Amino acid sequence: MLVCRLMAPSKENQAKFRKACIAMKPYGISAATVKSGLKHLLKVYDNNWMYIEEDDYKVLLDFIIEPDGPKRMESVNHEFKLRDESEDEEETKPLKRKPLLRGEDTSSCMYAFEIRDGNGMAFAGYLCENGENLLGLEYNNIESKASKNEGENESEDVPPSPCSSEIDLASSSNGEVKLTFSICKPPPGFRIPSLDAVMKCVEDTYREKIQGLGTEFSLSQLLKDICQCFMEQGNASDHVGNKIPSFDNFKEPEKQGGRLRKQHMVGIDELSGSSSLTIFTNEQSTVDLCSKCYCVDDITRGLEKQEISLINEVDNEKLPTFTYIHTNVNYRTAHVKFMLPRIADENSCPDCFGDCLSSEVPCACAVETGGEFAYTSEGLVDEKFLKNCIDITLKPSKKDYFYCDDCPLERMKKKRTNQLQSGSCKGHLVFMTPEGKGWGLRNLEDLPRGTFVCEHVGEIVTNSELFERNEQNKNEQHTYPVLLDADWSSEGFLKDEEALCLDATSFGNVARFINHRCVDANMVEIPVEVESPDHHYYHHAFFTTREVKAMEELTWDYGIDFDDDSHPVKAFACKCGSKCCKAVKSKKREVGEKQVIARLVVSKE
Ligand SMILES: C[S@@+](CC[C@H](N)C(=O)[O-])C[C@H]1O[C@@H](n2cnc3c(N)ncnc32)[C@H](O)[C@@H]1O
Repeated sequence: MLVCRLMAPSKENQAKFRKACIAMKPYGISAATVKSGLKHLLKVYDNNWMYIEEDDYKVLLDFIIEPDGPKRMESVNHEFKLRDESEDEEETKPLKRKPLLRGEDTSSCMYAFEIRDGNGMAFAGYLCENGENLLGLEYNNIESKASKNEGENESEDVPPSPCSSEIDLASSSNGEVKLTFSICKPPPGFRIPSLDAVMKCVEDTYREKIQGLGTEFSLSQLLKDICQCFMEQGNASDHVGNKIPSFDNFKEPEKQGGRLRKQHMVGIDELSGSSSLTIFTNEQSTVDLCSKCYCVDDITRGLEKQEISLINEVDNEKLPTFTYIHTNVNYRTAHVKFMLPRIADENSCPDCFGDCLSSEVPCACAVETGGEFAYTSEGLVDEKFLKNCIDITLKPSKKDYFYCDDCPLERMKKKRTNQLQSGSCKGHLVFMTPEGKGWGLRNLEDLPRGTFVCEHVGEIVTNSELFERNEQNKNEQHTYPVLLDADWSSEGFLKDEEALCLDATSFGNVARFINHRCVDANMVEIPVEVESPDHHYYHHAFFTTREVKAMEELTWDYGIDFDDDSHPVKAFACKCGSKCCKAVKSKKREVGEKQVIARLVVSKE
């Protein structure tokens, strides 16, 4: 869109011009036409507005609607010759055109212009080619409110102006998709701020509010990514299943028989560092495509680069009420940050850069693992390491491996995240399991053994806080918190106020939908140390234990002892369907302290 800035007329003339436009608006006369007519008449009357303003601008109206008015105005229209074409047509067509109404399509507008006075923008408009192929200048007085206050009686019949000024915020890489900002009713004295200042203000606000939102967070990049993803998703020929609603479903809910409901924002006071996040309820963004199928287009509501759809073809259950978050948040007293300064002290390698695999000197992580790396140059978990992790899940008494932020597993995770972001990975689908396990998660493409799938994100709570929660929500279904404090037993006795757990019941990411499978699950959780080298806090990351086919349900072994009746979270009746199902075999098994909260609580007693 070409933006032309015109020379600023005097304030007095601007006000008179505005009044004339308002007077002509009920006749459907555009600002451009008014301007052209005024130019001619001001010449004729030697800049004396009095004759023009008399009798409600009768002279002006007569001049404009006279049969040869347009032709005469052509001669004074030189300042608005922004287009070459259509001028012949302009001469022959009547000037009475329907004024542009709010919400009317302005996509055919050829040019936008702004006229500014010394104090900022006074009015703005579009030079349009509407459906009738007429060239016109639509008047949008952004100071109309102020004018009214000054006692200018705008006619009741005057149609509302469309939003006056549009500012481009971001666009996809080739400019096909744009995010624009419309300024519709600025209060008197409003000045358009610089976009950079606005972006910085939002970034600072959110960095303060959302813990873990590092300095690399860029709102401008986020907006660009939204455009890019919109573009890519719109072009994707292989949308998941034909039941996932298309953009049209959301655009025209009435026609599609669907219903699109308002989202609401809820403050989260209890979460340290967060003040307002979107809460999903059953009332949100749901579209019933048919009575048997319930779908949500994107449960992340844009928080992840990749949309994650949800579909229920089984029963009437709707998306559970929870807040989608993409990075862990700390609840009340669960301190994680205090460990950060210790990263460089211990057996971690925060200074890692480049390719650790080809480095002659092994990094600290490699030293800890005996010079071995946990990943391959293809970005998969090393076979031996993976086997070790699977063994640890089945025999939890074995030692765990930990890796720091910049090292193998974390880097692999980043690689996978990048793939997801670039659209080269298809992501996930939440679906209702037919076996009665509640919601489950499917992968949408084939994954080789050892691939990072996703992180398990939730609220970091202390064991005491979790205990309180469990007491209060005894009937809560479909939850399963995990213990993050991997090394708690090594210190003899770790207080409940210090032991950290991850609870994704109310705040979580897509991993909260992953169901349990005894022994032969297709994923294994691997602790990825990021913030704390003392092993009391790590990130819970999921990796495939074998090749996983597209649309297979993703599962991991929660490490439950189905015979442990003292567990504060009552074990569910397992429907994993595995031949090795522990619940079915009802065999006493040694349960890994590292994952079962109950044992921590029980051991305390
Ligand atoms: C982390 S959630 C998994 C997502 C859950 N299905 C949902 O609908 O939100 C864990 C809960 O899912 C259910 N679940 C997971 N695996 C199961 C299984 N193998 N058999 C029966 N229920 C299962 C249990 O209710 C459990 O408490």
